[in-house]
Amino acid sequence: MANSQAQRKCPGDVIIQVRGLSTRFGNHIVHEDLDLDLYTGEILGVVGGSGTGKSVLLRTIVGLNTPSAGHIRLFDTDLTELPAEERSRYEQRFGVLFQGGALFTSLNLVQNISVPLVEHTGLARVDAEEIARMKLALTGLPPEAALKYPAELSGGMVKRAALARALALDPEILFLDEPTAGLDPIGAADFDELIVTLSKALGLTVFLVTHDLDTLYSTCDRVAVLAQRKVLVADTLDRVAQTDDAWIQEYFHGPRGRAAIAAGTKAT
Ligand SMILES: Nc1ncnc2c1ncn2[C@@H]1O[C@H](COP(=O)(O)OP(=O)(O)OP(=O)(O)O)[C@@H](O)[C@H]1O
Repeated sequence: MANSQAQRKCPGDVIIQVRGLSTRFGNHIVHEDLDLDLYTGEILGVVGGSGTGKSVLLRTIVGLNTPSAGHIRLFDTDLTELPAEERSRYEQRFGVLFQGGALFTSLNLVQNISVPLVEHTGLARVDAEEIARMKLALTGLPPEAALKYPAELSGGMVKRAALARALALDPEILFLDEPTAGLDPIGAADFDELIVTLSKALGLTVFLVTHDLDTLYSTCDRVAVLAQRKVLVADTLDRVAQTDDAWIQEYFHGPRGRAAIAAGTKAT
C-alpha cells in the first residue's frame, strides 16, 4: 500500500477539541491538562507507552468515562451539557471499534450489526438486517458470514464484523482501539488498507489508537504521542519522529521503527 501521507488532503475544521482534560481513577492521574484537536477528514494515530492512557482518552471522548476536569467538544458541541436524548443523537454520529470487537456472542453477525440500527433508527428488523448485510460487504466479509456467530470467526473476521457494526449508523467519526492487535502481518496490512479505503470513500474522520508502526505509516495523516499525562506532540509522522524525546526516538528509530519506515518508503 502506498504511504498515505503525501496523498491525503489537508486537514479541515476541528471536529473534536479536547482542552485541559484531566482523568483520574482514585489517586491515579492518567491525564492532566491534556489538549488535542482532531481535524475533519484526517486519520489521527494515537500512540504512547503502555498505560499512558490511550484507551482511556478514547473512552473519555466518546463519553464512556467521566473526566475530572476539562472540556471535550465534538462537532462543536460539549456533549456533557446536553440532555440524554439530544446527546444520543450526537452519539449516532460516531462509531467505535473496541479492542476485541465487543460483539454480542449470542447473536450472529447480521443480528449484531442490526442492534444499533433497530435501537436508534426505528427500522423494521428485516430492513435493518438488509442494511447490516451491506455493511458486512463493505468491510470485505463474504455473504455467508452473515449468519455466523463471533466464536466461529477468525480474529480478522471479528475485526471486520466489529468495523461493520461501528459503521452501521453511517458515522462521521470512527474511533478504533488497536484494530490490528492480534492479527498476523498480512491480515493487519489488509485491515490498514480497508481503513484507508473506507475513510476516503465514506469521508470519515478517524481516531486510531495503535501500537503498530506499520499501521501508522500506512494509514495516518498525523500522529499524537501520549506521554507524561499529556499529548507530547501531535503532527505529521516525519515531524513527530524528529521530536527530541527518549520514548519517541526509541519508538520511531529503534529496529521496528526503522523496518516500518523502510516498508513505507518501499511502498511509495
Ligand atoms: N476503569 C478503570 N479503573 C481504574 N484504572 C483504570 C481504568 N481504566 C484504565 N485504568 C488505568 O488507566 C491507565 C491507562 O489505561 P489505558 O488502558 O488507557 O492505557 P493504554 O495507553 O491504552 O495502554 P495499552 O497500550 O497497554 O493498551 C492504566 O494504568 C490503567 O490501569
